[in-house]
Amino acid sequence: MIGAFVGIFEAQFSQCFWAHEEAALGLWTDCGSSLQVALLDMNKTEAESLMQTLTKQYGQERLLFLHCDVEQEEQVKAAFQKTMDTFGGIHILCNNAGILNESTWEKMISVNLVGVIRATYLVLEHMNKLKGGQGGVIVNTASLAGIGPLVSCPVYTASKHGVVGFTRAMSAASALSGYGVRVNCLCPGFVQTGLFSNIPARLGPFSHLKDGTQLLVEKFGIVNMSQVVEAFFELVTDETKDGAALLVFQQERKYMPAVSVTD
Ligand SMILES: NC(=O)C1=CN([C@@H]2O[C@H](COP(=O)(O)OP(=O)(O)OC[C@H]3O[C@@H](n4cnc5c(N)ncnc54)[C@H](O)[C@@H]3O)[C@@H](O)[C@H]2O)C=CC1
Ligand SMILES: CC/C=C\C[C@H](O)/C=C/C=C\C=C\C=C\C(=O)[C@@H](O)C/C=C\CCC(=O)O
Repeated sequence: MIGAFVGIFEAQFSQCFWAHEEAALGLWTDCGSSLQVALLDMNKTEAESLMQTLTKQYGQERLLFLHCDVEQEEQVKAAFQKTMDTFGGIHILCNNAGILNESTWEKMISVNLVGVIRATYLVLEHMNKLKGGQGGVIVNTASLAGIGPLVSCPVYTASKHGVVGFTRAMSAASALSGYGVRVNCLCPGFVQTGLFSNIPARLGPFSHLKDGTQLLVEKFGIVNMSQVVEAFFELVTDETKDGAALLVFQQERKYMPAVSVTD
């Protein structure tokens, strides 16, 4: 899991990650008897305290913490290799690292979109059945802003639309090529995390549109982290889901079909 130390997916561990262990392990024949998780993130400060909590709870042998910046190809490559060497395989990748800052928009594209593409291509070297892998599933964290416009955040919107488009095309490319790797994406609404705090300061040239964003927050409400976690596991364990974009609202979750231009 990339981008795992704070925010939406930190909750996976304290709330319900291992509740889904059996279903996840049942998907592949070469898995051992327990779920093992590598957490990749660039945030060293948060790593230490999370590491202590999780290793106490689940045991050191099931967890690996690796410093990794998705903007750095060599770091991502090394982190996947270390995961392979430690656990013997990679079956699930969650591309969750993301930032929101309209002032540093090139960096936002680099982390939110290029980072997802980079990690996907690198992990396929290990998962791809044509290269000796066991197949697997990739879940990219996009956003509702990957489906509709978040007007105060045009570049964030572009990065997340990019993630949805990449997911759908990559899923089809993988299936047609026989890689044995499913690719899906999660599109949550607003979630109370660090990324969601202090929003006006992150809107850069569009801070004057903050009231519109606030209206959207009121319209959609806040999604609980555990709802995102449940949606993530649906995409992992439901083998019929490939190329899916799963919208997570406060009251429900639903799939958003891709628009076809050939009908
Ligand atoms: N909070 C929200 O309302 C929503 C967030 N999202 C998406 O969910 C994902 C997670 O966001 P949150 O948990 O809210 O944010 P967060 O800021 O709480 O957590 C983001 C995590 O990504 C890591 N990260 C950031 N840049 C990185 C890099 N270059 N390399 C490696 N790790 C990096 C951070 O260290 C942190 O652990 C993001 O992709 C975000 O766009 C999607 C919909 C709603
Ligand atoms: C402020 C950003 C915080 C978190 C980012 C996160 O990824 C959450 C995004 C959630 C919402 C996305 C909204 C999508 C909106 C639409 O689909 C629009 O079509 C809604 C229609 C009108 C919006 C008019 C307006 O923005 O004023």
